[in-house]
Amino acid sequence: MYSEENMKVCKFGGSSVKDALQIKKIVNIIKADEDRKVIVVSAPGRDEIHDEKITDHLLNLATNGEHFENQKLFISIDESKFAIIKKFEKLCDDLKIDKKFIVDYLKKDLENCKLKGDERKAFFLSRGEHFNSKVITAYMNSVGLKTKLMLPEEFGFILSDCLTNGKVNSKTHENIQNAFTFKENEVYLVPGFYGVNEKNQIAVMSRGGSDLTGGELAYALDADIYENWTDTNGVYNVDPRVVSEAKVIPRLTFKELRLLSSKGFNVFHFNAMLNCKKSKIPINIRNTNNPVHEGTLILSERVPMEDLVGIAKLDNMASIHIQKDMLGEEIGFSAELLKIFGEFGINTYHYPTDKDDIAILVDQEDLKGKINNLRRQIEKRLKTNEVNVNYNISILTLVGIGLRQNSFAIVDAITALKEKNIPFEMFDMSPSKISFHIGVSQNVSDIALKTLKEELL
Ligand SMILES: Nc1ncnc2c1ncn2[C@@H]1O[C@H](COP(=O)(O)OP(=O)(O)O)[C@@H](O)[C@H]1O
Ligand SMILES: N[C@@H](CC(=O)OP(=O)(O)O)C(=O)O
Repeated sequence: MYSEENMKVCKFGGSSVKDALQIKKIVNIIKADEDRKVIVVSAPGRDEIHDEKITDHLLNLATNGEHFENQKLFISIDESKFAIIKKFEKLCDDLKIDKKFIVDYLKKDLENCKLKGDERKAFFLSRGEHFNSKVITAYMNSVGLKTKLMLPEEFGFILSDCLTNGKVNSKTHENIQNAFTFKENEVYLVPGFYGVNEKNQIAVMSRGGSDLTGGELAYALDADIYENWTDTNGVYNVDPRVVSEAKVIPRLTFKELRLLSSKGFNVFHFNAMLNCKKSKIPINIRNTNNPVHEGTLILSERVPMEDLVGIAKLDNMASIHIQKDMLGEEIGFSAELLKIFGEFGINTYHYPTDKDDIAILVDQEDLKGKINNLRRQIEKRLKTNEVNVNYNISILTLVGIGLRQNSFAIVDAITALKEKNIPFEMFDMSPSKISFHIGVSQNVSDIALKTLKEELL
């Protein structure tokens, strides 16, 4: 018998809800365990016909084609609109649910929207989750699974700061507790990724934000576990798209997953574990296409059997190298430098420093259209001798709580690269001592990753 004590929050990502076949699989998963009471769904992901996610087509529409143009993908706004409408029509047809009610509203939202700027962007971005949740709720009820749709704008999933990169407001937790009462024996279905601000305008979180919705629900409702269903058997020790011999990691700590996902393991949003970590709610990453696999379990602690558990790779990084005699002796130099990056809205990753030099690692996408002004500001305000930018760097991040006891894996990593004659651009150990970073040129990053995996994992 279901008891609220054992309640599970399940998030199904875009790959798990991309078409009717996948939606039927998730319904079987939900039916297989009556504790799966709160279900979060994403917008349809990439499928066999479309290489782009529905969310990207929506963003393309909202930005008048700029989104794909920037990626040198020539998909017009008409093509995006056609792809979105066709996707939802086909979902309804294949699942045998009333299409009129969903597709008419979708068309109305896309065609009659009078919003401008970020308001328009956030509204369009949210439509994939909004309409997919309606489709899935209708289908679940049609197959006898009593399901209640819980829309963020109705129960109050409040986001603050910015309409296109909202942060969860603490009022959200109280609103969730008030709305999700579990009085009726029904499953709650929630669209991920979006919410509303205090003025009731639609806002979205950062990309991949449905993971965040699941994390917030699990935390507010004190779930027994947060199951995150995707299209791989769990978290692999290296990106399985780069290294085919990658293996699933059975157990990880919250901290290990956070370090790995912020440095390239994009299987789980790096902020989605924060509240679960606080309340010690385990997260289980599992495969919708292979539900018998136990997946990866994320916990507060684990017994470290090995020094390293995973190696992440982050491409398209740039290093901004700044030289000035005695900068290391100038009080406030680094603070002012980081402030300048902040003013340009550029996130900074690592900053190896020395007496007369400092390098700042950034995502090179963030420098687009800004680098000349940024350089001018640094030179003017900090009176630097030289500012040089080195593009196309990859950061390899090696993570494992066992490194605290045995940091010699670092030596093995460097030796392995030396034996393959792979030079490195940067090296840095994190203060927590459970990760270190090696920067290499992007053209050797795949081979560097394979080498490190073979020698160390
Ligand atoms: N270390 C890793 N382990 C598992 N998957 C990874 C890893 N690194 C990158 N990925 C990629 O993450 C994908 C799952 O994330 P995503 O596409 O966002 O899923 P979803 O559609 O479920 O939200 C996998 O298909 C895989 O290609
Ligand atoms: N659909 C949103 C939110 C999300 O979490 O998607 P996914 O589960 O496919 O990563 C995005 O593409 O960013």
